[in-house]
Amino acid sequence: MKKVPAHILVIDDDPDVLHTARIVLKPHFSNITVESSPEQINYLLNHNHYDVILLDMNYTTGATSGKEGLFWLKNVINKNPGQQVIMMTAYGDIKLAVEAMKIGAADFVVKPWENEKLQATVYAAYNHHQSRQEVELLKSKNSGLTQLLGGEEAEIIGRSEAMRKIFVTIDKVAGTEANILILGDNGTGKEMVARALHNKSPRNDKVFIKVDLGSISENLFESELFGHKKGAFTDAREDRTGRFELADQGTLFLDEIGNLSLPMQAKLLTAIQHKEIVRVGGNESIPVDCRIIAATNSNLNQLVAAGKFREDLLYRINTVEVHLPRLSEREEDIPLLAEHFLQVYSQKYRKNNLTISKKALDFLSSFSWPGNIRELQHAIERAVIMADDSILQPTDFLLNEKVQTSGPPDSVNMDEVEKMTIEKAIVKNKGNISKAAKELGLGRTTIYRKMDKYGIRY
Ligand SMILES: Nc1ncnc2c1ncn2[C@@H]1O[C@H](COP(=O)(O)OP(=O)(O)OP(=O)(O)O)[C@@H](O)[C@H]1O
Repeated sequence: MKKVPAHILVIDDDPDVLHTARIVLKPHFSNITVESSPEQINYLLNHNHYDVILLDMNYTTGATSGKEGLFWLKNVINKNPGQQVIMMTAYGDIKLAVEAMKIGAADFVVKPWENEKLQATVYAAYNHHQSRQEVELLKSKNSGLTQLLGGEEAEIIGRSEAMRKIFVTIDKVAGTEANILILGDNGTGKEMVARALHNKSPRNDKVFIKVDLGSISENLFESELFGHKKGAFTDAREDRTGRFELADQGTLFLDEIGNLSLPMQAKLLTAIQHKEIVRVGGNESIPVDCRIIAATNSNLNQLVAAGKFREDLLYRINTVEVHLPRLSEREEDIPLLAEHFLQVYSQKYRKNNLTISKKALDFLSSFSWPGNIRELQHAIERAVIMADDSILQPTDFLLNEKVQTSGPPDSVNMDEVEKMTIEKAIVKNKGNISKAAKELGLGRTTIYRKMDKYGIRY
């Protein structure tokens, strides 16, 4: 019979017990160490790993209280929590056994033991130890994967009234199981908020799975979300787990939910309603427990009114709604975000000591940022890469196509920059002031006021 690759330590003051234990265990376990003095325990534990320890209850001649055994047991468990220890006593005292188990002993054998019973007890303790180690390994792999999938937690920057309200909402709802709908234009930070909700929820040690519903084709939708069985369709060469199953116990982030066709909406609704899915080509229902966070830049109420979005699905996903304002509506966050991205990119591109001039910050704050924070982020990244000087000026941010066509003048002031930006937008929109205003994120009155100020005539 093949020996189990385990190291067993037997501690007893009786040499006969040690001798017999060695003979009984040797045929089954690869490595047996015997020791007559419990005082050696710490030394032995410091220098070796033992899968199982057999520990006698009494050491002083005539002692029967088991106190010494319990003392050494505590010592072992304190030193190596999770260590498998089997207590041995000649007296079969149940009370002592219970006490030892409470302290953390794995099991108990009564001397004189039956050989098979001793082997079986050691074997069971060894197996238990192995499975615990496997569980720990899987746990650590899982948490590593979770971190990888969740990405590093980035700080949401903002001090505007609008952002403060959003921080309060995140804190209020993150810990609940409520489904959340995040609304906002492109680049306003919807995914960031979704991740923050997950990271602050009790599910934060489980996965955050994102599905970009805007980019999934109709025929791959079901397989992507619910998985498939091997052979379910031509390309299904093996079983595949869908996003719902992957997100089980965690959070499923359904991005661009406004882009789903009605048939896909129906399938999604069924899965959310019943909290179970059926893999394509399968016939068994698989329960899934995931918290749903959805996001869109569409106006879902309008889509519902137009018959393009199911009202019942909207009610399933919008228990709480979070509205992210455009960047132009939270102007006071712009300098903060600009400084934040400057830090990030100066580090990334190893350009230390870069600063943004007051004029440039004012310019950035007055810009409309149709692409919102993502656009600002890219503008700063670009400026950092291109910077020749250590102080970034408004001209460093003029690499934008709207104003780049004729190239920026060598030296400009803020008003010139704004004038040029408006002119370019009007030219680009073939003189349509409303369209130019919209592109710049300005109201019609504001654009006319600015045109008047700069003497722009059309
Ligand atoms: N408040 C913020 N603080 C710091 N960075 C932010 C903030 N909001 C957004 N960002 C950054 O801006 C970029 C766009 O954010 P995000 O992807 O969350 O936006 P989104 O609304 O989901 O965009 P889309 O609708 O295009 O998918 C990301 O790089 C994100 O890290």
